[in-house]
Amino acid sequence: MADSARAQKLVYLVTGGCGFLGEHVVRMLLQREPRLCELRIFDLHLGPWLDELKTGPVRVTAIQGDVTQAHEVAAAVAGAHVVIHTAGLVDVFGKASPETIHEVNVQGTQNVIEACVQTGTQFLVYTSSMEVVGPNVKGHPFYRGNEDTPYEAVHRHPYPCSKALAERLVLEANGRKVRGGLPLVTCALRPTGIYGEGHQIMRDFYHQGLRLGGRLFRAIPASVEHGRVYVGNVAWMHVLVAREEQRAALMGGQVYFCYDKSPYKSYEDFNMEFLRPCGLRLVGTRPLLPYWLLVFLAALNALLQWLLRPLLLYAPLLNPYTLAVANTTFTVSTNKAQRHFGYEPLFSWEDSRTRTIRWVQGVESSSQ
Ligand SMILES: NC(=O)C1=CN([C@@H]2O[C@H](COP(=O)(O)OP(=O)(O)OC[C@H]3O[C@@H](n4cnc5c(N)ncnc54)[C@H](O)[C@@H]3O)[C@@H](O)[C@H]2O)C=CC1
Ligand SMILES: CC(C)[C@@H](O)CC[C@@H](C)[C@H]1CC[C@H]2[C@@H]3[C@H](O)CC4=CC(=O)CC[C@]4(C)[C@H]3CC[C@]12C
Repeated sequence: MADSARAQKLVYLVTGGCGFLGEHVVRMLLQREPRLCELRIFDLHLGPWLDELKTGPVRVTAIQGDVTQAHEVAAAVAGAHVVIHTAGLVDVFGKASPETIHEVNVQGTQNVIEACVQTGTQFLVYTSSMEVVGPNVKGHPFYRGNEDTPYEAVHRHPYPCSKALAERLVLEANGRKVRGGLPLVTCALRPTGIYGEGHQIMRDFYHQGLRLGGRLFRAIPASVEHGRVYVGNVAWMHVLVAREEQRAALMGGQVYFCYDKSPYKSYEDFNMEFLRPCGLRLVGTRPLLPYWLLVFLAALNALLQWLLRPLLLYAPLLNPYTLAVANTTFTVSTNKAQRHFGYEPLFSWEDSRTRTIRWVQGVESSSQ
């Protein structure tokens, strides 16, 4: 970033800034980015909590907009020094059509890239996903892999396909000349399963357990490890990488897994780190149902979703895709973000766990 920009106060834009991750990125920028003079928050759905942010020294501009609308994106990007693009349809439950997922995640990302080029924004950070890599359609495990681990990243589901295509667009855009002649610097961050305050799926598990008399029933073997990372550490990595993107030669066009000290556990056992202190228990030391029966139930859920779609949206947690993903080991072990831009987790595992437990405990009182 030119010296003049570093001396100046900077304008950041966060797309999807009212989402689960986006809100944490917004709050982290306000707390830990001293060069910020304006923070633009672009989202299809603006949250009421934004109003509380407008009393500080940084100018906070809430922009209600749609990333699929190129002109809305260009207007929001114009004048920004850094764009952090988290907006997306995170749907593996069949709520949105494949076309809509593609339109938001791929075309929306293309619109962000073109807006950077047309308006002269030089730094773009894209929130990608572990799903760009795997688990793949063959169910191959990815055991404590890193950004360079060979893996057959073949997908059929609309969500991972859209994230992989969007990531490729972002990385290929690195080095394009933006308005004013400077090169666009892009990079992509790949979180594993994010958890923490505001995680809707964790809330769903909690409510499911309350409905079942304080019990959840094991469906996945404890031996299947699934990578998880605390939302505050993911947000911190976004802030850091944006701060250091002027190291274009090293970081431009790079991908980084998001990681911290969260333990390697099965998806369900990991969730119980937070749900057990909230009074739930996981029944069974091994899956209570045989895998073939889970496959049948998942397929039945998919059939019911299709049959009921004209009447209502039926989107349970268990479907053929979520079952396959949950049943496939996918964990990362890397320090590339530390080597390239000095990332160290801001929140310890203990702190991440405590914060998440407190949030889950608040979920019950807030829903009463
Ligand atoms: N939740 C997770 O475990 C992981 C999420 N990610 C990625 O992180 C990013 C954020 O994910 P979450 O915070 O979990 O999702 P989220 O659904 O909570 O947040 C996404 C935000 O994008 C906004 N949005 C959706 N469509 C839009 C559109 N057309 N125009 C403008 N805004 C739009 C939504 O209103 C929402 O505020 C996504 O790109 C996702 O692919 C990556 C890895 C794991
Ligand atoms: C019903 C049981 C089989 C239960 O264990 C299903 C859990 C299932 C809902 C989750 C298991 C793995 C999760 C995904 C994983 O964390 C990777 C992801 C990355 C993203 O970019 C978005 C979210 C997700 C697809 C995540 C979604 C929920 C799971 C499939």
